[in-house]
Order: sequence, then C-alpha cells, then structure tokens
Amino acid sequence: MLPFARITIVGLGLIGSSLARGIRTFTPTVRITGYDASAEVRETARRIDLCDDVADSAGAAVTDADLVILCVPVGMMGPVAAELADDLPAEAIVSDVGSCKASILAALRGALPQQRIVPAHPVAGTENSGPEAGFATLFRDRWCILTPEADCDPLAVEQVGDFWRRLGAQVEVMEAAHHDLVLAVTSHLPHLIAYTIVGTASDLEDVTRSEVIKYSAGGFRDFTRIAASDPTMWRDVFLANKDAVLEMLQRFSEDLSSLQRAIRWGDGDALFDLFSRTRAVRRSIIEQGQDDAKPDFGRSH
Ligand SMILES: NC(=O)C1=CN([C@@H]2O[C@H](COP(=O)(O)OP(=O)(O)OC[C@H]3O[C@@H](n4cnc5c(N)ncnc54)[C@H](O)[C@@H]3O)[C@@H](O)[C@H]2O)C=CC1
Ligand SMILES: O=C(O)C(=O)Cc1ccc(O)cc1
Repeated sequence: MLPFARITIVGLGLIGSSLARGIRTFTPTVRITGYDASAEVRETARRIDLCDDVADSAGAAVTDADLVILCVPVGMMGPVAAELADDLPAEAIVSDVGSCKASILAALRGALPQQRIVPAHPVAGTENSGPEAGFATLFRDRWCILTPEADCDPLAVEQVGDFWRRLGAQVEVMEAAHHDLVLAVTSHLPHLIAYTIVGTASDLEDVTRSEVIKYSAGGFRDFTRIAASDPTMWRDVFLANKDAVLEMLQRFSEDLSSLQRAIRWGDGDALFDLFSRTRAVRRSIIEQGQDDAKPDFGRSH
C-alpha cells in the first residue's frame, strides 16, 4: 500500500518539480497539490500540468494533505512552515528537501511544535533551477538522507523512507548534525571552491578573461558548471551550515598550504603521494556505482 494518498509540494523549482514528476511516474494514483510563492512559477506549473492542483496560497495547498514536502531555499523553510501552520491537518507529516538539516529541523520544530516532522535530503541535483528543470528520474540510485529527531514516530520515518524508495532513492537515517558535517565536505566545500576558482578567473583583466573562456577545458569547465548553481540556494546553505563549513574550510586551508609548501620546495614525492591517494578515492567511488558515468545531468528528462 502507498504510504500517502495526497501529497503537497511547496516550492515548484528543480527539486519540487522533480518530485511532482517522479510521483506522477512511479505512484500515479497519488494526488499532487503544488504551491509556489512566485505567480510566474505557478503559471508555468499549470501550463505544463505539473500537479493535479496548483493552489494560490500555502495554507490552501495543505488543507487535506497526508504529506507536505517543503522544497524552498533553506532560509525560507521556517517562514513557509509558519505560513501554513494554521491550515495543516494534525496528522499530516511534514518533510523538506533542504541541503543542510540541523537549522531546518530547529526552524520547522519552532513553527510546528506538535507536528510529525521527518526532514529529508535527497543527495541529487543539478546546477539548474525552476519548474522546467526537473525530471522524474533525478532521485534514482541516489541517496536520500532522513534526519528525524530521536523521539520521532518510527512509523512516520518508515513511511517517508518508503516514499523515497518508490522514487528510486536509497534511504539512510542519520542525526542532523552528523549529516551537516558530512555534507559540508562532500558537497558544500566543493561548491565554495568552484565559486572561488571561477570568481578568481573572472576577476582577471579583460584580455586574460577572454583567454580563460577560450581555453577553458577539462577542470575549469567542470568548475563552471558547479559555479552556475543557484545563488539564493547556496547563499542560504552557507549561512545555515556555517559551523560545519568553517570547520572543513579550516582543514582545507591547512592542506592547501602544505601543498603550496611542497610545490615551493620541489617536494615531488609529497605531490605524487597525495595525487595517488586521491586517484584511489575516485576509483572507489566508481566501484560503488556513485560516479559521473551515470550522472544526474545526462539522464533523460
Ligand atoms: N538544486 C539542487 O541540486 C538541490 C537542492 N536541494 C534543496 O532543495 C531546495 C530547493 O532547491 P531547488 O529546487 O534547487 O531551488 P529552485 O530555485 O529551483 O526552486 C525553489 C522554489 O521555491 C520557491 N519559493 C521561494 N520562497 C518561497 C516561499 N516562501 N513559498 C513558496 N515558494 C517559495 C521559488 O519561487 C522557487 O520556485 C533547497 O532547500 C535546496 O537546498 C536539495 C538537493 C539538491
Ligand atoms: O550539481 C551538483 O554537482 C550537485 O552537487 C547537486 C546537489 C546540490 C545540492 C545538494 O544538496 C545535493 C546535490
């Protein structure tokens, strides 16, 4: 039996629209209601028939929901939860898809003190945004990490896990603070590095900059894809996961300094040893089937 009959998605961008498409494809009997603060996005959602209903307010979207999934930028999770609180059925489960978890859990709990809340983070995405960027298979063979409070109703956790498995995801349960530390190094720091490198290149004087574009290949090009990610989303992630990101950035800076020293003193062995270790990391990722050979971006939309 399906865990939920009526699902409301708040925020119809990349992740919200991928959820709507995934639900339609893999659990077609589920009734989907959508809401987005942007009238333009609501209009697009209606035009492309993303949901069964598109409501004109957050409250109206949730009145008969079994599951409400918040798919808005991290900094808007608390305000949106407060906006719909009065219209939420007492038995509805509230979830979200935010990229960091501890601050969102605190914000949702503050706005919805009595509600069953099962936060989630699908570790799947692209650099694109908006209702037309999503696709049904985005979550297939990707992790979805659930970070419920210790005293959360186990049935609610099981039902939300069941929901994500039906979209093709592999589900893991973890403490919110631990999630934030792990994702700080595997996702947030890489984005910060990409923003920095592309920013540094674009600060170069005009002539050089045109050469940067002309000869951009391999590594730099890969960084530009990540650095094209949504500015609102990533501003919120860094502000919300400040402590974990600063901790990982400190370690990264120390490691970068030691590489700088190895280059300055011609310590080829140090460089070779590190590059051999990192090559092994890449190979073990590929062996586990989490590689770019089956990327999010290359999937059929
Ligand atoms: N983009 C990615 O690759 C991934 C994003 N996430 C998380 O998913 C969430 C959504 O990200 P995307 O879908 O990529 O962003 P997006 O920018 O494509 O969509 C966000 C949508 O939320 C709407 N919105 C903003 N404030 C709102 C409010 N107060 N009420 C209702 N709607 C509102 C916007 O109008 C927009 O349509 C973020 O929390 C992000 O951290 C999680 C995994 C991957
Ligand atoms: O586009 C990429 O390379 C990503 O890393 C996608 C992504 C962005 C944010 C997340 O919280 C999870 C996945």
